[in-house]
Amino acid sequence: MDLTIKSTKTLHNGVEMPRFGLGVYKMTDKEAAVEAMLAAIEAGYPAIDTAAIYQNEEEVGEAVRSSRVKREDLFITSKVWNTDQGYDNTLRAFEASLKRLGFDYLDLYLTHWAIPETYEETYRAIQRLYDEKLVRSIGVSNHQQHHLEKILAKANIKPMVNQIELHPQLTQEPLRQFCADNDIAITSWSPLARGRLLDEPVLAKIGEAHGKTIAQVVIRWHLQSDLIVIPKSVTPSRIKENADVYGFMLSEEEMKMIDGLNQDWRTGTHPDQITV
Ligand SMILES: NC(=O)C1=CN([C@@H]2O[C@H](COP(=O)(O)OP(=O)(O)OC[C@H]3O[C@@H](n4cnc5c(N)ncnc54)[C@H](OP(=O)(O)O)[C@@H]3O)[C@@H](O)[C@H]2O)C=CC1
Ligand SMILES: O=C1CO[C@H](CO)[C@@H](O)[C@@H]1O
Repeated sequence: MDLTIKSTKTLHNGVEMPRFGLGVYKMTDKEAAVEAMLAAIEAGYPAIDTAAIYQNEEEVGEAVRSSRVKREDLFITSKVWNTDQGYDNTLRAFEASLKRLGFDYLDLYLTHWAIPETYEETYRAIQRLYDEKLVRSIGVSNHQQHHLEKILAKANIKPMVNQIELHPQLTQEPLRQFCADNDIAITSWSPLARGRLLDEPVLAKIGEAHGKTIAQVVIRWHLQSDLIVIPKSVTPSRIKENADVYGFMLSEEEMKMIDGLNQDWRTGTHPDQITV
């Protein structure tokens, strides 16, 4: 059986984005954050997903510089926070992020949430960063179809990625279809539903059949579903466990069983309810 999964997703501008990376939300203890990020890089994680609001961009920069992996061999994403949106503010926020990271470019920069009054201007600024070659690829996060339609109607450069909450209890089928039809790759945030799926009986049974943990089954489900996945852990053993997902394959039936767990259940805010 072919167990291989392409390790990157080709974005519509030709950039190869790793399908797997480390999410670093809530890694705020400086020492533990750098240690976890470094452990992930040394364990072969090719990507890190941060954001200005996570307050750990400096730690990301430090971990990358103290690792044995070259900056250009890693894919680093950050995001402009809600209170920094708008054209000029976004350009300033990007510069501040880059400074905190200590890098001269980012691999991907996203609008964190579609704040109704400002998300279109924010994306216009992000396009400028792309034109100026300060970012290798651009996109959005927490954008619904109606937000994307507005952006697509005016964009010179279509978003390459939409990062949304997605896991077996929130499978987001219609938005996934819309993004696929428009060449927008999807990154799943809270891919493990923040740990709340980890005693789910269907997943436990599938895990037992493969000798894998529930977290590994869920990460494999994201990968086999053509999604980009960024599980977060500060725990070294879990960082290794979450990356050990390439030696087994979920059957079509198992994939369908996992798809069937959908309840349209969110761990986070609904994108249409965000204010700031
Ligand atoms: N764009 C957006 O608005 C958002 C983006 N994100 C991004 O997505 C990333 C991932 O989402 P996040 O919300 O962090 O949640 P996840 O679904 O990745 O779950 C993280 C939680 O699961 C635990 N965990 C991880 N691996 C295992 C394992 N193998 N066994 C048991 N428990 C495990 C972690 O514990 P521990 O760390 O203690 O090991 C942590 O409590 C974020 O870090 C961030 O980068 C997240 C939310 C919103
Ligand atoms: O990225 C994020 C991490 O989680 C936060 C709390 O749910 C979100 O608001 C934010 O978008």
